[in-house]
Amino acid sequence: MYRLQAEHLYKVFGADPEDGVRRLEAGAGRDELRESGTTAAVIDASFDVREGEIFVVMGLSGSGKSTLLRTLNGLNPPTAGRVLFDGRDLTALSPRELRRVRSHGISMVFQHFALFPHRSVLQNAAYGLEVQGVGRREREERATRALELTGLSGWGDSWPDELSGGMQQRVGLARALATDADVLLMDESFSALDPLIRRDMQDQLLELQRSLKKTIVFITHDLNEAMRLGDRVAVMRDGRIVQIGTPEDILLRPADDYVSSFVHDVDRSRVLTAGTVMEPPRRPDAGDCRCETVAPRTPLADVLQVSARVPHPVAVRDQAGEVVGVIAKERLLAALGDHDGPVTPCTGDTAHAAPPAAAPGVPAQPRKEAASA
Ligand SMILES: Nc1ncnc2c1ncn2[C@@H]1O[C@H](COP(=O)(O)OP(=O)(O)OP(=O)(O)O)[C@@H](O)[C@H]1O
Repeated sequence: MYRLQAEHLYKVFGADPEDGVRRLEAGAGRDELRESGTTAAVIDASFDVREGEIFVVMGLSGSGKSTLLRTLNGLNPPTAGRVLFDGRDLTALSPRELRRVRSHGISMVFQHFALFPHRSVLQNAAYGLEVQGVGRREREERATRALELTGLSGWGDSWPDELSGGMQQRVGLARALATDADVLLMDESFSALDPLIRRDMQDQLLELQRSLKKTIVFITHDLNEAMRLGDRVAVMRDGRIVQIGTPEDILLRPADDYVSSFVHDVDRSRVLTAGTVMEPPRRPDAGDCRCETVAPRTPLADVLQVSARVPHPVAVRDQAGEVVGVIAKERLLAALGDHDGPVTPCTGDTAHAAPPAAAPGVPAQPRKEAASA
């Protein structure tokens, strides 16, 4: 089921936005419009956001991400096209109905925390409920629960400036969670945080997502963040969406050179999973030994660790415990090194090298018999 649907959205700024859309439809480019003082922020964007998914919009600065996000809750009405929220056309709602959608249905979490400095953390977390007209007692209870969910139990009476940047961002998230809106729009929400805290927030968001099953549209300019968080990722360039796909799709099948140039810097071992690179088990007893196995969704970085510890291809088990595939070491290396052709034959010395010695500081292991997988 789709929570949000964008249909041929355009957002053009300038003296005559409708004329800008007509020119774009007739084939004019963004630069051409700019020459006449018109900015085409979003051009013909169409996509669906499914219930319970994290849909990431990724693109460089100026590519139109924030403008696109703001059309999704009616903050920025599109110049052309439609946005459907649970099948209802947002562009056809009255301002009052739209305000209701924004306060009850779709919550927004900004990059710069947007906290009120003279309100306590609890009052900040309860702000969305105050706007909804929820009574004090109920809003404090709900805000307290939301603060617990974001790891801020006990901080309710503090002031925002007593909190670190990461904690302030959690208050922003708690505010969105407290409203019970089950669609969250997050605009570069973690970009102002330093890398370790940012990673921590990403983990927390993934965990919250697993338990609360919110539908999230997340904006970022960082492809690694997009790949880490997104069930699907839309890549934007100059106002247009140039590709929508799972992180693995984007990494393995980039739509064009532009997307390719982005994925170059992505850590493949964290995006590719066992399920993508495994081969059918060749032996019926694959996985019968007691060696460690992995799941289809295990990232290759973790498969690599297991592969280093087991003396045979790593077995991949599904949720029912069935072995659904195996990954040999060579295959793992080929996937991580972005190589899917045959290995060039070689007759040099290293082709017949003796088995490697134990790494310094690691006692040599007695060689185990190759087991089943
Ligand atoms: N209110 C506005 N009036 C005129 N131009 C605007 C307005 N809002 C955005 N733009 C322009 O639209 C384009 C897209 O901006 P937008 O902020 O959506 O990009 P972005 O990808 O979110 O960038 P960033 O990551 O830097 O925020 C830019 O050229 C911007 O200058």
